[in-house]
Amino acid sequence: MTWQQQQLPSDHPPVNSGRVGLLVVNLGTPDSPEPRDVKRYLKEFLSDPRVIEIPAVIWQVILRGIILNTRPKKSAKAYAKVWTDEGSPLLVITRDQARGLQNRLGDKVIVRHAMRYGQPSIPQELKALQEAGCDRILLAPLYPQYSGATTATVVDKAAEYLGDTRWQAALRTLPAYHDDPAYIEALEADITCQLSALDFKPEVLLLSFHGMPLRTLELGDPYHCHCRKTARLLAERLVKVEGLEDLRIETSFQSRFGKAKWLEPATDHTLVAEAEKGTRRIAVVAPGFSADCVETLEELALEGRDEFLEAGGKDCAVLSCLNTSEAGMQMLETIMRRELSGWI
Ligand SMILES: C=CC1=C(C)c2cc3[nH]c(cc4nc(cc5[nH]c(cc1n2)c(C)c5CCC(=O)O)C(CCC(=O)O)=C4C)c(C)c3C=C
Ligand SMILES: [Fe+2]
Ligand SMILES: [Fe+2]
Repeated sequence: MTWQQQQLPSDHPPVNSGRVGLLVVNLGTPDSPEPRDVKRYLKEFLSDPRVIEIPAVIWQVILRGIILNTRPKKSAKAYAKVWTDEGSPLLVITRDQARGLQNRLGDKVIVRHAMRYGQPSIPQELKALQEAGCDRILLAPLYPQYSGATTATVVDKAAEYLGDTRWQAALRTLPAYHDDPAYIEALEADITCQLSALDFKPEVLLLSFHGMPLRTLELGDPYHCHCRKTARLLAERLVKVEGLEDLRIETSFQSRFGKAKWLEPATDHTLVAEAEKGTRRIAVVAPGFSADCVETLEELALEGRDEFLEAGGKDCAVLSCLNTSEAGMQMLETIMRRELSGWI
């Protein structure tokens, strides 16, 4: 047989097809709100050394011996309260963001979505893009603020897939967009619109970001600085909006996990402290989450709201994340087009 007669193997990517792929990625979620699925998800997530920075020989004993015997039941209850007919809110919204981007970007790009932990996985979706003929792929972790525990783990997982791939696609990664004018403008527009639809006028707007262990800041992770910059840029714009001049804007960090010291102030403590010092009407928004999820829909909108009201507050509204809102999708289209420039 001459070399011209050699057949390509059936799993060989299409040759020179020159298509461009976009993979949008978010954190991940269990397959169902059942404790066994939540346990499997938490085991994968919390075994990532980027997420829990304790030597594995020590952490795995704590994780398997304590955390995975207690947390899944508690978390499953929280997931059950927010689960939808279509599945986990985080997965459904991320899927819809990918579909929206596909419509906006047209057939020059193939858009898919993946979850860093759970399904659909990053390797499976990168493979699907290559099989569809993409030899250039933009990997887009949908985290406006960079952190080692989120953005970097997405790139790690993609690199794992590339390590197993003979003919790699060229890969670009979406940088953090915490101070991107398109992101700040989208937040301003969406928050202003949601505030104007409320049946009360909040005295305080609380910007609640996901927390991180304080030690990550000391080790040089830019996450805290990114959150603070987003908060400053957003607040500077919101106070210039007609009708919002008197709004007091505060920042806090939610979803504390484990015994170590986390970034402060904590959202739950802040909600109680605000009510106790006389704030009666508050609105809360989570600008660091690109999609609503258990942390916003349960921890903020159910638990956090109750805590504020029980401490003496009168009205509390938890606003939606950008999700698939017009402002949010316009922003995603703008930043993706910019990162795809030269490719499409
Ligand atoms: C937005 C950025 C996020 C950062 C930063 C982050 C850090 C971080 N998270 C945990 C532990 C948990 N997070 C959980 C859920 C969760 N976290 C994020 C985002 C960030 N996490 C999202 C979008 C979600 C929601 C997932 C969903 O299915 O809806 C959970 C699971 C829920 C629970 O049991 O409370 C845990 C646990 C750590 C330890 C950490 C930084 C080190
Ligand atoms: Fe988290
Ligand atoms: Fe939580």
